[in-house]
Amino acid sequence: MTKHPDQAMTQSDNVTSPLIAFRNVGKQFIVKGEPLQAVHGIDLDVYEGEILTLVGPSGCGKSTLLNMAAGLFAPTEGEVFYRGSQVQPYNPAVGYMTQSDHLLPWRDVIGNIAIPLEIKGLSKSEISRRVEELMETVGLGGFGKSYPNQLSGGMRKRCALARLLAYDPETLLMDEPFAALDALLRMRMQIEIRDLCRRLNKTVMFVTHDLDEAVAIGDRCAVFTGRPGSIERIVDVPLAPDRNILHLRKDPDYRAITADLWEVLAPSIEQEL
Ligand SMILES: Nc1ncnc2c1ncn2[C@@H]1O[C@H](COP(=O)(O)OP(=O)(O)OP(=O)(O)O)[C@@H](O)[C@H]1O
Repeated sequence: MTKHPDQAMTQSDNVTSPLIAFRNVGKQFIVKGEPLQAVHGIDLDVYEGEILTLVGPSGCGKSTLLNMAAGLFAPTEGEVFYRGSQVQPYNPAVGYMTQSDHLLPWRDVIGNIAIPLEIKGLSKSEISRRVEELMETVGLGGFGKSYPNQLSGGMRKRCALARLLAYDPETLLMDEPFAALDALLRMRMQIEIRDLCRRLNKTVMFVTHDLDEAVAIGDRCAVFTGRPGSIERIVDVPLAPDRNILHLRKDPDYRAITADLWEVLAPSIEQEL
């Protein structure tokens, strides 16, 4: 398997193989007795430590790919590998984050973040130490006793993220996690997620409808065609790893990449009109 050029320069040889590999993957669902081909012919490598964004029209199968990486269901054609082994139900190396945060309303922030640690059976003192650490990591220090209905949208996201990190998954599957946030908060969360994933060396597959978001946070971006979904193009995002997302709109490289990607996406969107 080939070496991703960016990582060839920055990381050691143990990343020469992709962490997640989709090989000629297709998925057909049966809906009301009729076959529905969600995706077909997907060949995609995801490398350790990168943020790969997936963008494309509604219903083109972006979430379906995440579900197959998680082992929630198997492909009907081709294979999905994780660290060289076929993905089994379920893949314990990944954590999932969706638009909805699924916080338990009757538990405060500490109680919500503690759930995976309780399931793991850690001692009370260890749970308390880890929860404190995680709250600091996501910027929720001091809000441990707050309940979900007392938190802002961004704080709820941070709490859900801390709970996800408590599982310590090496890969984060993020399905439009910031779609419901207003533009400014969304940008803050983009900055934080990029920073966090780089610090913790997480690998991320990040689904979004928002091309600007896909370029702002991605190291690479896979653009899908309409259903049945296939990958039209995978582009490198050659912006600085420590890019300042707040100032990207003035960056000519950023503008050129997003303009280019719009051209790739436009035919699928025109088909939908
Ligand atoms: N479990 C399922 N059972 C039946 N059909 C499904 C299932 N999951 C997805 N589909 C269908 O597969 C197609 C692709 O769905 P998917 O959710 O992967 O697309 P998407 O690109 O993530 O869409 P969106 O951007 O709107 O969230 C859709 O037509 C959807 O209805």
